[in-house]
Amino acid sequence: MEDYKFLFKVVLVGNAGVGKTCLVRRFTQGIFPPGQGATIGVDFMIKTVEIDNEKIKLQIWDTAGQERFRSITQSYYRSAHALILVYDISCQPTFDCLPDWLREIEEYASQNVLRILVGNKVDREDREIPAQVGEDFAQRHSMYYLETSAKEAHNVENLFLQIAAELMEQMRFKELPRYEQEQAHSINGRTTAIGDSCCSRLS
Ligand SMILES: Nc1nc2c(ncn2[C@@H]2O[C@H](COP(=O)(O)OP(=O)(O)OP(=O)(O)O)[C@@H](O)[C@H]2O)c(=O)[nH]1
Repeated sequence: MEDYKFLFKVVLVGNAGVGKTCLVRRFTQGIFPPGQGATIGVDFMIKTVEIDNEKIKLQIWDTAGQERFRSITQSYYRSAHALILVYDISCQPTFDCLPDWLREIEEYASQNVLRILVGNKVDREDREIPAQVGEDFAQRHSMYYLETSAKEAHNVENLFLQIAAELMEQMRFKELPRYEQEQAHSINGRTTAIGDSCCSRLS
């Protein structure tokens, strides 16, 4: 029997071609896949990670960015514990679409879903969106922010491990008796920040 303490569902969304599949493959298989087609509908992969000696199973859903799959992919938002919204730092239109993605998330995801904005392809020389612009956007919309490169394995492991750690902390917090929760609120600012949809940078 598989033993793990928590199972979390993480869903990746964002325009076609921003690198969602490559991020998932990099994390779950340690590879940067050579030329592969666009995702059709949704795909999913599993990886178990260990944090503070606890096994956490991540079920990672990779959705198709293409518009024609939108009704299928939307149905996966609801059960997500975390949503990773990806854009390509070298492609302005993928950044300009973020408000549309946020509207989708508002409409279909659970209200307290953990939301992370990811600017992918930082290895590219032809950056169009400065890191500060991405970070400001994330801050305005109460999201975490991280820049990655699936190609060069930059920050990819970090992204998923931080999500797992954050979700685990949320679960632990929920398990505490009420009076301890109140104490935690006053002692640990970070705990408060999660529930109150404050913004912060994953580092
Ligand atoms: N330079 C660079 N290219 C990347 C990176 N990540 C992905 N790519 C390239 O971007 C293209 C699209 O990658 P995918 O992972 O298929 O993109 P996707 O977001 O899953 O696309 P859909 O499945 O259509 O939604 C491929 O040619 C990848 O090789 C990266 O970090 N750096």
